[in-house]
Amino acid sequence: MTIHIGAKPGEIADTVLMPGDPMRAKWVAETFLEDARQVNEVRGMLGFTGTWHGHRVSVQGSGMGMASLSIYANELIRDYDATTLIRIGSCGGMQPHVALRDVVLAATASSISTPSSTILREVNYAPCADFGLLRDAAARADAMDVPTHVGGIYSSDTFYDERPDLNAEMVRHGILAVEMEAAELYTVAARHGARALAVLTVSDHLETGEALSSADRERSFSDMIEIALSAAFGS
Ligand SMILES: O=P(O)(O)O[C@H]1O[C@H](CO)[C@@H](O)[C@H]1O
Ligand SMILES: O=c1cc[nH]c(=O)[nH]1
Repeated sequence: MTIHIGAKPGEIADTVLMPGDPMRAKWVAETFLEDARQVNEVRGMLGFTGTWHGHRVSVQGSGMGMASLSIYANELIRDYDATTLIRIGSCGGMQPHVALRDVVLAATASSISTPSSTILREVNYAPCADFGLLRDAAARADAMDVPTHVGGIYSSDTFYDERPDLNAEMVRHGILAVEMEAAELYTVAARHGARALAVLTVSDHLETGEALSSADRERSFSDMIEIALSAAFGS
């Protein structure tokens, strides 16, 4: 047990999917896993462990924002020996060719700062995905014929930001989408020798103002989860 995760030693798998929303963790466990069992409920940040096609896998909510995700990523890797962490999240599209429901595989995640900036100090560290996971996710998305984009995303500290100039610069520099966790996930994973990837679904678009209905979200999230699980186990 850790301060934020109540699972006993051995109750969390080497591979952990990390949605921001703990209720998405429950839905993933109920929908995709066999023999899923709840292993965490501390602070309502639900976590489950089960199997997918015979592979042991956990799903642990991360909460919203890098400060929250950092706590769970650190404890999963350092205290539970997790070796593969895959974020499964929603994101806001930033480019005209990135449409609602599309999947975004974050090769890199830019940010103004992450909780790790206190360690990295003056260095503009470039958080990046594990190449093997990224390659396998892209191949699986291709095989499933899911419209998918691979490239840079922006991990924001705020959902309601008041910096239209910053969004404009992200768009101008080719950033595909915005979310709030991946940069810290990649940084913590790199620090501890773990593999990480963010597989995201475009739930709304910053330029057009479009947003998915909740029914559409569920259907689109299914593709993202299938891609994440396949990449995790190289299948
Ligand atoms: O859908 P999730 O995984 O929560 O991800 C996105 O949604 C939340 C904001 O609504 C932030 O956590 C952002 O990163
Ligand atoms: O952080 C996020 C997540 C989804 N959509 C956004 O616009 N921002």
